[in-house]
Parts: sequence; C-alpha cells; structure tokens
Amino acid sequence: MEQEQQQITKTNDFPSDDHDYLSGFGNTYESESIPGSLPRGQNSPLLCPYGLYAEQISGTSFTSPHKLNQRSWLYRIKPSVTHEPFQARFPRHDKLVSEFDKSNSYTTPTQLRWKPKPVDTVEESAPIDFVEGLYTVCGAGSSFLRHGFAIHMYTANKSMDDCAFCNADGDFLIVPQKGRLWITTECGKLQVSPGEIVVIPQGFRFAVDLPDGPSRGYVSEIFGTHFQLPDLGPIGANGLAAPRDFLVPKAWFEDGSRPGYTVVQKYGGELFVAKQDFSPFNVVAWHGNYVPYKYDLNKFCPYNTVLFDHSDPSINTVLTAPTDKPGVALLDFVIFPPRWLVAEHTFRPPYYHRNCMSEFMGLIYGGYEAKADGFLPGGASLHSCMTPHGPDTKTYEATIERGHDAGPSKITNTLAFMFESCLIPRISLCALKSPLMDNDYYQCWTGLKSHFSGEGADSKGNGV
Ligand SMILES: O=C(O)Cc1cc(O)ccc1O
Ligand SMILES: [Fe+2]
Repeated sequence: MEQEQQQITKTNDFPSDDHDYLSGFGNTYESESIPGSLPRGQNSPLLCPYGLYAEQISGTSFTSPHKLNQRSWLYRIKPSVTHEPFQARFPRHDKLVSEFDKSNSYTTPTQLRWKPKPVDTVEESAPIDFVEGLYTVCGAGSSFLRHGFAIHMYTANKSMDDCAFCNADGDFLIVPQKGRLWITTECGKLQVSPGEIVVIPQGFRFAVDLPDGPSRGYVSEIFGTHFQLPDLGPIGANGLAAPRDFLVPKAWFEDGSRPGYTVVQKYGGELFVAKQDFSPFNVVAWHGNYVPYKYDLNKFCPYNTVLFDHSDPSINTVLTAPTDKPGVALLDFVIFPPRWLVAEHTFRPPYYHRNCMSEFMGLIYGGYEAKADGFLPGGASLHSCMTPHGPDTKTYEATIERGHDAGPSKITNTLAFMFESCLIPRISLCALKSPLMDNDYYQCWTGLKSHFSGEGADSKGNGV
C-alpha cells in the first residue's frame, strides 16, 4: 500500500489562506488527504482504503433528531483506543473547574474587573503550554450533568510538545487576544490569529503551537450542547455572521512512531494522561458534520440603530448555545465591532442596565465604548445577574459634553466581546484571589453626579 509519508517535525504548513479550508456552517463536509482514502457508499467497510481504521466521533446522542444530530467518521492509521490506561495527571492542575459549587468557587453580585495577565515576561519558573496555562475564571452548572458553562483564560509561552489535549467535558470556543494559535486537530490544521475565533467541539484531540511566543486569550466552554448561528428574525436571510465564512480544516495526517506521546484528557475538570506510541493526528480522511471550525470576526456584518436609541447587544450575536427555553441562551458569544454610530438625540454608548443574564466581557484590541479607562486588552469584567453596570463617569460626561445631535461618528480600532449566560456564574478561587483583580473598579461610577434640578415637581416630588 502506497502512502505519502508526511514530515513529523513542526513545519509551517498551517493554512494561511481561506481557500486552504472547507467552508460553511453545519454542513456535512468531507476531506481526504490521499485520493481514494475516504470509503464510498458506506461508513464502515470490512476493509477501508489503504488499510485505515474507521472510527466515529459523536457530538450528540445517536438518537438526537436529524436536524440536531452531529457526528463524524474518521479514517485513521490506528484507532484512538490504542493507548495505555489513563492515569490521573501529576502534579494536579488545580485551576480548572467543571462542576461549580461551594467547594471550588464563590459567589458575589459585585461588579468584577481583572487587569490583563502579563505574558511578555516569563513569570512562571517553567515555560507553560496552552493546557498548563489555562485557568477557570467563572462558570455555572456541571459537565457531569451536561448543563452549564465555564469561562477560562490562558497565558502560555510554549508550544505543546509530544502531547495532545482532549476535552471530554464540553466544547471550547477560543478567543485568542495575543499571539496566533497553530492548532492541529484530528480533522486537520487551523491557523487562528487574534481577531479570529476557533471552536473545538467536545472530544476532539488537538495540539496548540505558539508561533508568536507568549500568548493570551479567553475560552468559553459549554456543557451538553453546541454552538449554532442565531436566528435572524426580521433581519432576514443575510447579515451578522455568514455561514460561508466559517472555515473547517482539510484532512492532514502524520504517520510513523512517536514514542512517549501523551494524550491529556480533561474529564470532569481533572486532567488524565495516557501514553501511546503514535500521533493522534493520524486521520487520513474524514467526513461528517461534527468538526472544529474557525471564524474571522472582521467578516461580521453588523446591524444596528439607524435613527435613534441604543440596540440591545444581542444584535451582535455571532454564535449562540441554546437551552431548552426558546430565546434563552446557555451562552451567547456577542461582539462589539467597529461600526458607524448615527443615532439622533440618543445617548449612544451602552445604556445603564441590570440584566437577568450574566455578562462576562473581554477586549481583544483597542478601547471599549463604555469604559474610558481600566478595561484593557487581555483584561476581563464580570457583571452577574441583576448587577448594575454601564458607562463609566468619564464616558458619560464626555458623551453629554459632545451634545445631543452629534453627527455620524465611527468607532474604529476596537474589538470587545461578551459571553452572556442565563446561568449565574460562580467565581473560581484563583480569579477571586487574583492579584490582577481591580479592587477600585466600583470607583469608575462613583463620580456620576446628580443632574436633577427638581424644577417641575412639588415639594413631595409629585409632577405638576
Ligand atoms: O454591559 C456591557 O457593556 C455590554 C452591553 C453593551 C451594550 O451595548 C448594551 C448592553 C450591554 O450589556
Ligand atoms: Fe451589560
């Protein structure tokens, strides 16, 4: 059997052009790195082309309705099961949570904000890779009960060597903020730059290389469901994130012996390791609709106010992970992209509000329209269920100063985002005790003055 042997060493063969990927959202895709390696007419032939093993990965129960069902068939050199038993990883990674309760996390309605974690200086004694550098900030629910979410952040300065990561708990939506990610998956390779996002569904094995060195970013993890495009309602058939802009890797594999290769499996928030003597990236061909994918946020087509008032942020939803209740998200991924502001006689920044949903925010670059200071790229904020928040004093005053009928203005050089959930997050110990916690955050609002004049009311406050 003839087979093109691929180089095992790390090379820059990470796709740099959109055409190097398959495109579309929720399609049934197929890809073969050797012509004829994908079985035709059936999934599980007695003998697969080139002597490959057939293996299915299910992202939904076998019996999920057709429109929700997700699974892929991978044709690989050796099946994933060919490994030594899983062992608890030592030393323990004690900064990951997948079942939020009083033993591992805390609750507070206070507005929270974190400064960015420095990444340029190696602050840890040893270099750390993506898995080591991942830490949970907040979340709710349980990976075991298949309902909930976790928000993590990462800082890392080293590529993953001879190891792959597999998250058995949920899907990762990764938002790199600093440094590109070269991600090898079982379906192929993805290059993800800041300004792009990548979704790695539950169970896929992947390895992260850091071609730019020190890197930082955000991760949301959802348990028990998958991301989908939001319904567009009256917007119509087009707008926001277009399905054709989602990019899926093409099949890529490595063959040969890899003694001492490790698969690190996150299972119930704990890490387990299993040794094997070959690379898990040995899938020569695959087909299915359960796949990793990436999306460039610059391709998002925003819709917004064209006459007056400030739209709710849901207008900028890129992806949503639903609950069983219509319109109630386990996790919405929303962005605040560059756009024209044209509203007349309107307070244009975000309004003051209290939300029954909880809002975690991050900033990829630039400044955020509601905060003149303190919310920095790589930093984060959390405004939980019914916690009041809104523009800081400087933003409010500058907006009023600018006047009512400011002409069109463009918000440029900015990319903020929000993970919004109907579940009420608990805060991890490491996030709550972090030296990066901005303890003065509340002061950004304390300067807001009363502008009330009282004219037009009687002494009891009744309108006259
Ligand atoms: O709180 C935030 O900054 C996010 C947000 C932005 C907006 O434009 C409207 C509501 C909202 O929660
Ligand atoms: Fe908000």
